[in-house]
Amino acid sequence: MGEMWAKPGSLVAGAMFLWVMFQQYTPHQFRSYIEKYSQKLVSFVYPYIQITFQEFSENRFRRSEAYVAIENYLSVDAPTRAKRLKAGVIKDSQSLVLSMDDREEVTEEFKGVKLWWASDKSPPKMQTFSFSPAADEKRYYKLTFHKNHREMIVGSYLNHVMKEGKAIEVKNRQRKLYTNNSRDTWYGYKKAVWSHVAFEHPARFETLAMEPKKKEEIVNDLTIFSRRKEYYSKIGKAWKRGYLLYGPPGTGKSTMIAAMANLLDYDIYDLELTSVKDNTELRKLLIDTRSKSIIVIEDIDCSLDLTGQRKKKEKEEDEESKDNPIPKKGKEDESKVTLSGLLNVIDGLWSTCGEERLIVFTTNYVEKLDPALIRRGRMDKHIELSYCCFEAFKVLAKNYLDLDSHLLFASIGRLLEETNMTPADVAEYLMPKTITDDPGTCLENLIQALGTAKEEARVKAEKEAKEKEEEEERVKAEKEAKEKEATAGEVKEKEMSDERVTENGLAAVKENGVVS
Ligand SMILES: Nc1ncnc2c1ncn2[C@@H]1O[C@H](COP(=O)(O)OP(=O)(O)OP(=O)(O)O)[C@@H](O)[C@H]1O
Ligand SMILES: [Mg+2]
Repeated sequence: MGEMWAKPGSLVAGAMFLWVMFQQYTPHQFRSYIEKYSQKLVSFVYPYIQITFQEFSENRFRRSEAYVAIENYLSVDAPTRAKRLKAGVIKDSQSLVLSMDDREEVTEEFKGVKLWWASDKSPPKMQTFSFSPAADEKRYYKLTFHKNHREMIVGSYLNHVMKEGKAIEVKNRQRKLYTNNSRDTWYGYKKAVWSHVAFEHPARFETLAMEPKKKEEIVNDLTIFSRRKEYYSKIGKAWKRGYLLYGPPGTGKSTMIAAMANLLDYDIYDLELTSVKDNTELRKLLIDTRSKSIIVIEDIDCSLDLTGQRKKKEKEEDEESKDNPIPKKGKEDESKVTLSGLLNVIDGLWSTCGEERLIVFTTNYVEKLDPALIRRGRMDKHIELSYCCFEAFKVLAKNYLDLDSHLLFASIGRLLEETNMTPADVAEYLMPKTITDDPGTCLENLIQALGTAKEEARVKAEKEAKEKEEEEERVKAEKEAKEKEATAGEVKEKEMSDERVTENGLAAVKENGVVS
């Protein structure tokens, strides 16, 4: 047995020795010449072709679509053919999906042609000891097939893999809610620009409380948008649409975004703009979003200095820092995303790297926003979400109490017209608080709350009117006092000037010795 192994062992050792000598002592030009021809010889003798699909493309930001499609495609048959499998969770966090583990191989037959898929990873460039995989480790799939079938594989087979892979992805898709990571996690082993959780919000347009006509219009707008791929390409416009949702807190802006995602089956990217350092980061984040998604920036007026005061502030601070060379704490962490950077992201070239996308901004103060940000074409549709009207109340009554009508509806309708109560507050009163609460009790609670709100609003309005009156009186009194002061000043001035004239006259008389 020992002898049996001794021979190949010494052969390998000999070959290794020769290879090292060849590399050490052969001149560079000669060596590359030999390598080139030896490769040609190998490809002549070895009749197989290999194609590699890397997980990350050159810029390392985006997972290659081809890699993802192949991963999905292979996940169908891999469980029955590969020996080592990786498990992941999909759809509603309930079902398991198994895919090929690293360094596994499966065989496949397509139209009678045999081919091999292998998953592998390239070793790190730097050999360091670490418990976590190295940052520069690259995963890839390798496809091997006979060179006689090159055209068929490169053409129809790979198209088939991409198409099937994408279809499986859509079928298995667990919708996600993404949020942007801080820059520290953008590189390294667990590099990720966004992190996500499963998106499972129950909001639907049917349960959203607002005027039915307005709601229908929005639903139609969204549905038409999602079916207009060809139309957008025909008119030469990127397939995206901007929505501005504005209104007081608790009127359903965030709820509507969830309903939009559920209606269209989209992912949500909740972009926290204050943690984005600059415009470059913003672009990178955008590149890494996928199609069929909603990019949301909540409270846009708070996320960004939109009034153009940023420059002024920076100027002031620069001048301040000249006097005081110690940098202010936290200044480095400040977001430097500018209005123009954001506008570029919305409608510039960057927004076209991806399709079927909604961009949604929300704000409580629409009047604070820069008109450039919300002009049509950027924010195509402006939707106001307002205080609860009677129509909206009826939706909430149906949702919360399963009521279509009730004797108390009429008085609630009247009170809602006279008060400003948000749907969030109305919903809170409609929710039964104890097991014994029946719909009637809940409606009475709401009427009471509306009554209180109406009284409070009356008292507030009276107080404000009184304050306004007092302020006006104060201003009037101040004005009068000023005018009085001015008149008194004028009189005094006149007296003084008269005195001067008299004195001058007397002096002249004295000098000339004339007495009249
Ligand atoms: N129009 C609505 N229809 C149904 N429910 C609503 C509506 N508006 C508010 N609600 C209820 O009130 C809660 C708060 O609403 P939501 O978070 O959507 O308000 P918002 O407008 O986003 O407020 P903010 O401006 O403070 O972010 C929701 O959980 C929802 O249950
Ligand atoms: Mg909100």
